[in-house]
Amino acid sequence: MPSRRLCKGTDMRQLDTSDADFDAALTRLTSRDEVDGASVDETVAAIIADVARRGDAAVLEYTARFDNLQVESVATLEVSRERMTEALCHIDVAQREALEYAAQRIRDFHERQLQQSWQYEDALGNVLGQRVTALARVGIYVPGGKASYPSSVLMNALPAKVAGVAEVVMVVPAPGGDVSDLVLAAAAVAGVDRVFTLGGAQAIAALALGTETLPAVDKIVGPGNIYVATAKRQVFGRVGIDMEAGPSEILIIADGHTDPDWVVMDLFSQAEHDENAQCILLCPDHKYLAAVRAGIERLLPTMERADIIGVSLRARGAMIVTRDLAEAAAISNLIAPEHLELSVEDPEALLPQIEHAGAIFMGSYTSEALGDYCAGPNHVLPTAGGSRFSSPLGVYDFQKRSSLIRCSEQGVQELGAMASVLARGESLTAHARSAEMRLTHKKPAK
Ligand SMILES: NC(=O)c1ccc[n+]([C@@H]2O[C@H](COP(=O)([O-])OP(=O)(O)OC[C@H]3O[C@@H](n4cnc5c(N)ncnc54)[C@H](O)[C@@H]3O)[C@@H](O)[C@H]2O)c1
Ligand SMILES: N[C@H](CO)Cc1c[nH]c[nH+]1
Ligand SMILES: [Zn+2]
Repeated sequence: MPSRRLCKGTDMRQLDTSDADFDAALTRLTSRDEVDGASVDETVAAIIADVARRGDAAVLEYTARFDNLQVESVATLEVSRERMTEALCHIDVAQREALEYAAQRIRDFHERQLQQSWQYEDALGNVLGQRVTALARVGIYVPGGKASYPSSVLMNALPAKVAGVAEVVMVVPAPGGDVSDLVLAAAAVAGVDRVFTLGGAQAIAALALGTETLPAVDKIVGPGNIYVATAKRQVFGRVGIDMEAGPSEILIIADGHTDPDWVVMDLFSQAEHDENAQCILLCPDHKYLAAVRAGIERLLPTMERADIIGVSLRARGAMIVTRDLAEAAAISNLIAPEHLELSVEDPEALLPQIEHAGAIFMGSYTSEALGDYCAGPNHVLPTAGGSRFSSPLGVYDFQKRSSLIRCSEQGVQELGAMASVLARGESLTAHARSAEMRLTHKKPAK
């Protein structure tokens, strides 16, 4: 467990790709053994098994233990529609306008992702196609342990609504019973159907399995800490999940032309989420890295969450001296970060060398924080190297596809004959005869 001593700029490790042991050092840096060791797996498995066995009673017990919230029934943790609408009146006008502004931009972006059903007729007169439908009921997880995330309400719920999901059930922890008006107001803006103030693995288990009070959902999406991410992984199969969206990560490739303080604050912006967040800066220019280090030293004491930032930078952060920008891109591809900032003068020139990243922020004006709130693309992104095979949360996560096949009487003659040959090759006689029975010139049954 990393100590909580305040980080000094000098504490953040520095690696150099020309060091003999660089590969081993990079492996150690990106290893997640300390973050999600066997003990987290076991803790989460026990919580899920307990919720399966005791339903609401187990949910109440874990909510009291982890969120310091003692109530008599899970029903009392449900937030009414009226309370959500009231929250809209309690927040500042500026906050309401910003929520609506962000919601509109997120909607505009995600509407472009909507997939439509399609079909075509082949030369034989058979109709083939794909029918796209929305998921019926989804659970969205909105984190709430160390910070509250109205922005995550919008990022989770709006794509679901754009897809046409009938029922969106949101869970959000309310430590000590506090749930922010901004979070509830965001739920109202996004049209969330039901909200329960529940968090952690117990909330994921309740959504996946259903309890006396919570309805079981078809898919669970959304970010969360290591307990939440592990729980989602463990319930996958019983329900769908989006991806692993765990502790935040930022990797910045800098060419040395961005104001170093801007880069410092971009690193801090993800470190302040979680002691387990990972922030890495790659740059070919030693002097620039020294300026960033001095900026960390100077600016860290001014930060409200200096404690969390310090632990994260010291335990999991790094500055890496590379030979050039091409080598920086290659290392970034090995790490496959959640957020990648190309803080360089010509980001378009570097882009073709980037293979994996949840979201790419192009040029020094584009701070990652803009993407967190209101640029439009989703901020729920794959972490822990998942951008090698996963994508940002999107409308496509809330849609599913069914294939359509309609054979005509004429069209079945060719398909049936071919299917018969293939089925007999597999020695699956019922398949073969099912196809042959529909042929005009039937083969003799065998
Ligand atoms: N990848 C993304 O898209 C994305 C987006 C936003 C936030 N995040 C990440 O989400 C996370 C939010 O974390 P958070 O902690 O603030 O909120 P959270 O809601 O994810 O976690 C709080 C819950 O964790 C559980 N918990 C805490 N300690 C526990 C323990 N010892 N044993 C069992 N359960 C325990 C509790 O049930 C609590 O309700 C951060 O890591 C942040 O970086 C990621
Ligand atoms: N950076 C987070 C995703 O890793 C999302 C977020 C929400 N609010 C602020 N940031
Ligand atoms: Zn963030």
